[in-house]
Amino acid sequence: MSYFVKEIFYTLQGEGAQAGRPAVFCRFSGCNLWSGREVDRSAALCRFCDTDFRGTDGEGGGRYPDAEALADRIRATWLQRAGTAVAPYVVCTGGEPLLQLDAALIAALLARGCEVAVETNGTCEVPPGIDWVCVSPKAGAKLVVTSGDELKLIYPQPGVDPDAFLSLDFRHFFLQPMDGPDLAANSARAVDFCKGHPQWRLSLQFHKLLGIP
Ligand SMILES: C[S@@+](CC[C@H](N)C(=O)[O-])C[C@H]1O[C@@H](n2cnc3c(N)ncnc32)[C@H](O)[C@@H]1O
Ligand SMILES: Nc1nc2[nH]cc(C(=O)O)c2c(=O)[nH]1
Ligand code: SF4
Ligand SMILES: [Mg+2]
Repeated sequence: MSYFVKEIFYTLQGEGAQAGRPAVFCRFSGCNLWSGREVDRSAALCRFCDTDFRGTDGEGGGRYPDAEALADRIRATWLQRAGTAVAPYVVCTGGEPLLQLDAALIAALLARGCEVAVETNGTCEVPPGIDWVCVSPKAGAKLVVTSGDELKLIYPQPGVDPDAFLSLDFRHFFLQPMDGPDLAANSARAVDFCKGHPQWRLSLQFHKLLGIP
């Protein structure tokens, strides 16, 4: 199977429990909750997306003919800057990565010594073998992934009570303020919610604060 990738880049994980960790991000093209076109945003299931995941025109983007080719490029991106001191940490994101991330690609990454993480909206089954699963539920989209390493809820979302997720099987529960015109107010509300519901921790998108990818 071939893979459509928007971009591959090396940066620090900016969010959640792994924030600060050097990582290669593989951003897959396409999502099941929004076309990625601005004209479709107001009618989409997910309307607050901060990401351009359309097409394959980013750095390292393209159509990769098979898992070996994509895993080679990801590993090379790591080696170029990180060297061999630490195993490559690979964050698969998108768009929705679980529309494309399959057993063949996971196996190819693991065979190259990579640790594999995924950022998913939780609407697609997670294939076995992934080392770190971050689920970010979206209001109005059926959640099928009910276990994982971290649940990172974008806050606030109309009609969503964070505490309804606390019975699910995750190690960490994060509230991440919704970026956009109301970021300041959303951040204040997220702080306030965590203070009153201490099962939750705040996740800031610190790559945005730093101006890095
Ligand atoms: C662009 S998404 C790609 C992965 C997957 N489709 C998902 O939604 O989890 C990566 C992360 O950014 C978060 N995110 C997207 N738009 C955001 C926004 N406006 N403010 C804060 N976080 C946002 C998502 O919830 C997700 O945790
Ligand atoms: N630095 C950085 N950290 C991130 N964590 C999740 C991201 C994503 O878009 O999935 C992201 C991203 O785009 N950049
Ligand atoms: S599910 Fe993820 S990639 Fe898709 S539109 Fe929402 S935030 Fe963006
Ligand atoms: Mg992002």
